[in-house]
Amino acid sequence: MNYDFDLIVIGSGPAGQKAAVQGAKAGKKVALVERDKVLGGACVHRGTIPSKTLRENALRVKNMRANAALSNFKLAEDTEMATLINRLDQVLSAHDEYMRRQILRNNITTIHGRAKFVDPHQLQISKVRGEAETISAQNIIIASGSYPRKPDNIPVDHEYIFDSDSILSMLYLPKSLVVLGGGVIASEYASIFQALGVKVTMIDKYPRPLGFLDADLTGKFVHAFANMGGTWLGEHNVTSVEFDGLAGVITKCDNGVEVRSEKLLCAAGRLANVKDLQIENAGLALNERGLISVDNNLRTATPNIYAAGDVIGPPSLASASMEQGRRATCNALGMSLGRIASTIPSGIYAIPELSAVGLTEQQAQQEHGDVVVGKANFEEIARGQISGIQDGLLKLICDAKGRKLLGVSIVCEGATELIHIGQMALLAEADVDIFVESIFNFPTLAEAYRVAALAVIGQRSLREAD
Ligand SMILES: Cc1cc2nc3c(=O)[nH]c(=O)nc-3n(C[C@H](O)[C@H](O)[C@H](O)COP(=O)(O)OP(=O)(O)OC[C@H]3O[C@@H](n4cnc5c(N)ncnc54)[C@H](O)[C@@H]3O)c2cc1C
Ligand SMILES: NC(=O)c1ccc[n+]([C@@H]2O[C@H](COP(=O)([O-])OP(=O)(O)OC[C@H]3O[C@@H](n4cnc5c(N)ncnc54)[C@H](O)[C@@H]3O)[C@@H](O)[C@H]2O)c1
Repeated sequence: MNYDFDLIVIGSGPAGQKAAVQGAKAGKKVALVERDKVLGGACVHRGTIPSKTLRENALRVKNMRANAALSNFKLAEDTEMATLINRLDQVLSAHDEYMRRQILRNNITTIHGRAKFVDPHQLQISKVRGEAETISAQNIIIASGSYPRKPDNIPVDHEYIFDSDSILSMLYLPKSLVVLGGGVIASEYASIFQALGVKVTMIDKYPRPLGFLDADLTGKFVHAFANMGGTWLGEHNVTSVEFDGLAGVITKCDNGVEVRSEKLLCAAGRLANVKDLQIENAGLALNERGLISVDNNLRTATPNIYAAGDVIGPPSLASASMEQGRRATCNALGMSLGRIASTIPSGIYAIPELSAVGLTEQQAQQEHGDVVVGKANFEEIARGQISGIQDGLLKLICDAKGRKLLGVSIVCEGATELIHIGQMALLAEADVDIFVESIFNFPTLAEAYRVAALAVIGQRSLREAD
């Protein structure tokens, strides 16, 4: 068969972009199809980059308040959101420029239009003006991402009731905000808006936010959130949300609790972007979670079609999506790279940041029974004191002998960077002693690794003496 392309990639988010570049680097003829007029996907335009740009200013405001003379500092009542994401245009155009140059340099054909399957090798692309084009390829990678779930009882109107796609289009910083959800998006935005001085109430049906992380970490996060003035309502199931017809939103929970706020952010999960694709024409069906199923090689049930990124489900991270995209292409082209590394770190850019790699204490107990845990509070470390860090904790989780490192969990500003020290130790299968035998710069937050490792070794000596 003669195909138009060796590889077609659907979607230009982190997964699609890396998949296309990998194909081109292998000398293949590649097309990248994107329905938006800009490249980059949710990550660049509605997710990672915009939220982190707002976070940067929220952190500045919070740090200013750490100075006693400025502790009552408040942003003006009519602060425009645009001023709080003032650098976003610059960040986005720098990113866009970088992506376009990369795609041009690699001779990737970019087609702007909505893709749908005609059969396993052919896609029909509907373009902005309604014209359609059919293109074919030996292999196709679905990297169509995800979009915010809108529960039936939450009337998202993008004026009072927002989702993560629209929250940054609010014109002014509100006085109060309810954040529905206790997942990653909710925790990040709730703490960012609270740091900006908005009165935030975070509501989730689960007892604690970010339930996949170590309970000590989320405990510190909730404490820090409350210290900034935020309210966490765990074990509250939201039954209805409505605009009161004047200027606010009423959120009702099944236990009778009612919260009034100026605006609401619904962060109740994300769904795979598949409805336009007509995957049934390619012999595919969605699994019970509404996702596209893949095997360890990221191959779908149709042998020439692969999928990567949010469309295949957890971990639903930009970081993991990029690697999946690259691997999907390598596998499609017979350049097998083996299984994806199991040590995928998670980085939550809340205020403070939370990050983890390997097993949490609870998971390690389930898998290994007995474990040894070493902790370091950043408040007790010179750099932590200098930086005025509160609610900072690093945990090393080791096997019952107090030797083999099983996981690292950190809550602290900079946790998403610090975690990579632990990740490298895990990948190298190093003993916890590596943190004691190494000299760390002083004063640094990284020194917490040494303090926590000493705590592990202390317990090991006691166990050995028994
Ligand atoms: C608020 C928020 C903050 C986040 N922060 C982080 C973070 O800090 N770190 C992190 O690692 N992850 C973060 N994420 C998650 C991250 O954004 C996603 O995991 C990542 O974008 C997934 O990449 P993807 O390539 O699978 O899909 P996407 O980025 O969603 O891209 C998919 C692309 O496919 C296109 N597409 C869909 N259907 C079609 C079609 N039929 N035809 C043509 N094109 C189509 C879409 O237009 C889109 O451009 C965040 C997400 C959100 C919402
Ligand atoms: N830093 C990062 O890596 C980052 C940042 C943002 C998003 N993401 C990704 O985006 C994805 C989606 O995040 P999310 O936070 O929207 O989803 P989520 O599924 O993690 O959390 C949704 C939460 O909403 C709660 N909820 C839903 N309906 C409710 C109701 N009626 N009442 C009370 N609680 C209710 C659920 O209990 C759940 O805890 C995640 O998988 C994450 O990996 C990653």
